[in-house]
Amino acid sequence: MLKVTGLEAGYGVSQVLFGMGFEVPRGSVTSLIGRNGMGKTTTIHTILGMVRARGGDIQLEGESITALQPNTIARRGIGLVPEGRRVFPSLTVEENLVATSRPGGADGWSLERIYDLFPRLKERRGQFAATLSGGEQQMLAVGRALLTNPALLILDEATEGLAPVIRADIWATLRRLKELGQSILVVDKNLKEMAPLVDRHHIVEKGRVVWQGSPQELAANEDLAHRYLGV
Ligand SMILES: Nc1ncnc2c1ncn2[C@@H]1O[C@H](COP(=O)(O)OP(=O)(O)OP(=O)(O)O)[C@@H](O)[C@H]1O
Repeated sequence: MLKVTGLEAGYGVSQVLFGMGFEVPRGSVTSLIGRNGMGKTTTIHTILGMVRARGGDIQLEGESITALQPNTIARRGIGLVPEGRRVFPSLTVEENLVATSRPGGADGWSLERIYDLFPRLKERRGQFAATLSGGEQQMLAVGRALLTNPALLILDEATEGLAPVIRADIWATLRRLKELGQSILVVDKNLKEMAPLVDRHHIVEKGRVVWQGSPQELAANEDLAHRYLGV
């Protein structure tokens, strides 16, 4: 589905990614984990074309997307749930959902299916997004990304700053999406909550992957978590 190889990128003179590489197999949930500032968000922004790759390659479904513009990459089928729930505050819930929507196939996401997944959004469909709680805004951000009918859904710190019960809701939603066959790349810090969902973790350190393995392998290796994750 997604294959990132030897990615180099940065900002001005400061290089952040040094040979970043990993794969997201179709229908799987893949994670990037690691301490702050190691390059996870930069990786996502480079995949989306918002940061230019200076070297390496990004392939989506076997085709290179490395040199494409962000809007073209989004149309090719990558949906992002960004850090900090950036919904449009002065649009209603429904306006937020349809603003960037793209039709899917016969079994694609429609407004009605999003409302089935998140009944709370249906109840609040006419309400301005600014008046939603943090958790509801996050659900809106997930719904909006799904309505672009992405082949790959990327979540960057989607549960950050949310109450535990809301976080549990988000993880439950992601489990449902996985059951439906959605390919997912997730950046998050909650290893315990990720364990039942993630197929393969990737530890990012100084702009590259230094370890990859299953949640069970990670849990069995305390030294690894201590060294690279500071837990
Ligand atoms: N727009 C930018 N301009 C300059 N430097 C940046 C920019 N964005 C990020 N950086 C720097 O790039 C490095 C990697 O940041 P990045 O956000 O990719 O890390 P991260 O692993 O996602 O961590 P976090 O969880 O803190 O977001 C950091 O040193 C950061 O200061």
